Amino acid sequence: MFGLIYGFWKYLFSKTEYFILILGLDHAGKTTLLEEIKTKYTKTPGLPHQNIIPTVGLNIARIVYEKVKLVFWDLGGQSQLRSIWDKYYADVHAVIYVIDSSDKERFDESKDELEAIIKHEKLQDVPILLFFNKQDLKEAESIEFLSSIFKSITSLSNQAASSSSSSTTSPTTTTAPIFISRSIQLQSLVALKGQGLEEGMAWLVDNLKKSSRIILQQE
Ligand SMILES: Nc1nc2c(ncn2[C@@H]2O[C@H](COP(=O)(O)OP(=O)(O)OP(=O)(O)O)[C@@H](O)[C@H]2O)c(=O)[nH]1
Ligand SMILES: [Mg+2]
Repeated sequence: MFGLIYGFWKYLFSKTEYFILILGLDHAGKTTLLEEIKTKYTKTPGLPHQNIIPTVGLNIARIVYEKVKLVFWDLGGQSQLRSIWDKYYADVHAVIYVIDSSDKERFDESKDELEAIIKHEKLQDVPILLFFNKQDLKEAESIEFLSSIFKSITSLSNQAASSSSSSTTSPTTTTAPIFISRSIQLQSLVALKGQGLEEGMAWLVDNLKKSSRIILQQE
């Protein structure tokens, strides 16, 4: 009980810190993105790209962006590691989902994972930033094409938003979908060079400030 009250007091009176989970299939470029974030927004450069290996545990980056404290958590995307993703869902304010724009054979797999994220009850109010990465590759699909491919998933939020509006009046009896209206942004990215990163960050922070999600940290 004391922990809860202390957590709430800390939330109210300390400078807010936002937690952002970076997800996506293996080889999408999540860790490359994380290291680029460190290079671009901290005084300590991230790892050289050639030294980055597939993630098994958790990589963390802390930055201050326009006076807002951000903590990024980068998890492994290999299929056997995805079962731990949801352990973090209750503790994050936003999700960055990274897609390899050149990996055509796995667009469906990536869409399935994104759909599970969008529908997850613990993530129903968090902004989601979709980074279509590796736009420097000649095999990469265009943003227009990728937007149409992923539209069936990203439009889920809007569909659910209309049916969930009735649930606000009788929340205990609703059979409406568990996912509700949220902000989703589609952004092209070249994580290797940081191209598109600034645009994504600006959108993310703007939406984090608008977000009403409160996460109480017990100590
Ligand atoms: N051409 C190109 N390659 C990239 C880009 N971003 C990442 N890569 C490459 O993609 C490969 C995978 O990158 P990682 O950052 O390790 O991918 P990951 O999503 O963290 O993978 P897991 O940790 O296994 O989940 C590496 O060879 C990167 O150099 C990019 O913008 N362009
Ligand atoms: Mg990784």
